[in-house]
Amino acid sequence: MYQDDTLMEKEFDWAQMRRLATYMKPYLKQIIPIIGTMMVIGAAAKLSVPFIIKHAIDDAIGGSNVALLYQLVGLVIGVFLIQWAANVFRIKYTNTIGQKIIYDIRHQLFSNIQRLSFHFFDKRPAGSVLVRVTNYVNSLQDLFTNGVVNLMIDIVQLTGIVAILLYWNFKLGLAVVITVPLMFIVSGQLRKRIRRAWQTVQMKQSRINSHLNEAIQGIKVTQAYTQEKANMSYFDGLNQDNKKQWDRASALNQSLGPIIEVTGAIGYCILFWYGATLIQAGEISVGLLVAFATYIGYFWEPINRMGQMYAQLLVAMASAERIFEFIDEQPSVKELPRAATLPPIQGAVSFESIVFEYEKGRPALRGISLDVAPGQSIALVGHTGSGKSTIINLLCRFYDPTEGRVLIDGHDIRGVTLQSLRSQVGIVLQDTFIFSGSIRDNIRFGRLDATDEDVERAAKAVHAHDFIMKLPNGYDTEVQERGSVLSMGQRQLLSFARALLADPRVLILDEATASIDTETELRIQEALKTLLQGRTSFIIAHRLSTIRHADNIVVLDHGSIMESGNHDELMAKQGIYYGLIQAQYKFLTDSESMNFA
Ligand SMILES: Nc1ncnc2c1ncn2[C@@H]1O[C@H](COP(=O)(O)OP(=O)(O)OP(=O)(O)O)[C@@H](O)[C@H]1O
Repeated sequence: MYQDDTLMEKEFDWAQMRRLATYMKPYLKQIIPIIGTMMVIGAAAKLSVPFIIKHAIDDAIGGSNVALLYQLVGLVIGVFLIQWAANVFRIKYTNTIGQKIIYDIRHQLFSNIQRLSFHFFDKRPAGSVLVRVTNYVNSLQDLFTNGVVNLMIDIVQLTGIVAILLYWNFKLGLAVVITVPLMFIVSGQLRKRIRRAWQTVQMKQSRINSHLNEAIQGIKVTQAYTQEKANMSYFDGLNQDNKKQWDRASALNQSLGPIIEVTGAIGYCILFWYGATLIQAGEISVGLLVAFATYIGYFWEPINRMGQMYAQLLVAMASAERIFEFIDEQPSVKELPRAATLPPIQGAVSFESIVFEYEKGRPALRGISLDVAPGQSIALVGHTGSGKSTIINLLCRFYDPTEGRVLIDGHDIRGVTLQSLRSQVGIVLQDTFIFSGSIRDNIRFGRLDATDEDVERAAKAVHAHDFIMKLPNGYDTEVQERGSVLSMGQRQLLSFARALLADPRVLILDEATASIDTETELRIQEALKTLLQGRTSFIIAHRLSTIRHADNIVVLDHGSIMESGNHDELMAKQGIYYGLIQAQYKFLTDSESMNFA
């Protein structure tokens, strides 16, 4: 169950709205005055029509003045043209401003998400993060493009109408206007239900999106385990749920219409009954009564829209709250305010009594101390969950240790900028991430200012050049996200080239576990030799060949170092390492004898 699933039952929150309004600030001077002017012109034009009608009935028709009537008809056409032009410009500028604001929000949101630490992503499924960047931001789009401006137009228009009605004839105006609060009282309960129903619809849609994201990312596992049917029925459930909610919300929404119409009709009844009395008493003219009726016609549309707008505002507010939560989220790994730049390093690394907990009370590392000289290669071995990746995570400062310090060339890595640290510590992950783009771009990811020659030199050094040249467009071959058209071994070689290009003094390598053919294995071993030369390296080692050549092998168990030394020393000791190696040999010889049987 995702965090986003909690129902957004919130009261109106001014603080949130004020914060949303600040996004309009940069545009206050340039665009908003134009929109404001257009809005006032449009509203004034619209509200002047009943005036003209009154004049036409009382003076032109009543006084049989045909020339005046023609003039007034011309005037009405002119006023409508003005109103149309004002609306066209207003909509144009409103859309521009709306898009700019949405751009700003997305920009801010993504730039903050990018700098958040691993802790944040550990707790949230990618789908739920995605939904915030797409759905929630989109739901603000309507508010900023039409919502706010429509609301202002409606307020201006309503205030204008009420003022005119009361000014023309206070008693008749009051009798008609009184129906508005009446309508709100009658429909209050229903409005609340409508609001909740739309909020539920939004929640169901987020759930579909989150699930879709997960389902597409895990499609290979689904197909491998032939779980398509089960997956489909789960998705169908979500889809059905969404449809049902939508139908319910829409039905509720429609039931509001008749209430408004009935109230409108009551308003007309009052107007014509009381108006006729006033005409008979000679207090008002027929033209005024018709003008009144026209104004009432204008009345209900903005009121209805404002009701819907309130619901839209609440949804926008709930979305904004979630967006702001991510915008305000601080990375758990923070740079000190006056963090120094880590000078070019030699590559000496020390772990000093490191204790680390991902979750409070469950230590993943329990007092690790390790000194590594520049240029040494360290193999980290141990059972699954023993803490190998955790050591690496701390060295890159993806997390900060709960206790103890990590030093590089004597500098506590908490005191230096993340950029200066990470640019000197390279990491090659087991599941190499290939971005969509060309092979060349993917290698260049290691150092963006590298020339094409640099890229090719790196690829040649790690023996990736040959297979790249065999691809349809060589270095310009486009690969899709995650590089699914490349084999495991090819992806590894690409990531070696990428790391070599970055040329870090300290290199971390999470060796791929996948078994690859002997030729690729040999090529990878050759590539590794080139890559590791002269660098301090930490290798989460799975291959015997890699482990054997390491200067120091660190054997971990349950977050503690159990043994360390080179291959010969540890074999002579006949301890845990000896047991691991024996087990691996036994596994390899067993599988070989099975292969050749
Ligand atoms: N993001 C996380 N949140 C909470 N606990 C975690 C997280 N990552 C790892 N752990 C826990 O920390 C411990 C050490 O995990 P770690 O990933 O360092 O093991 P490992 O030796 O690298 O294992 P493997 O060889 O399977 O990759 C494990 O008990 C694991 O359950």
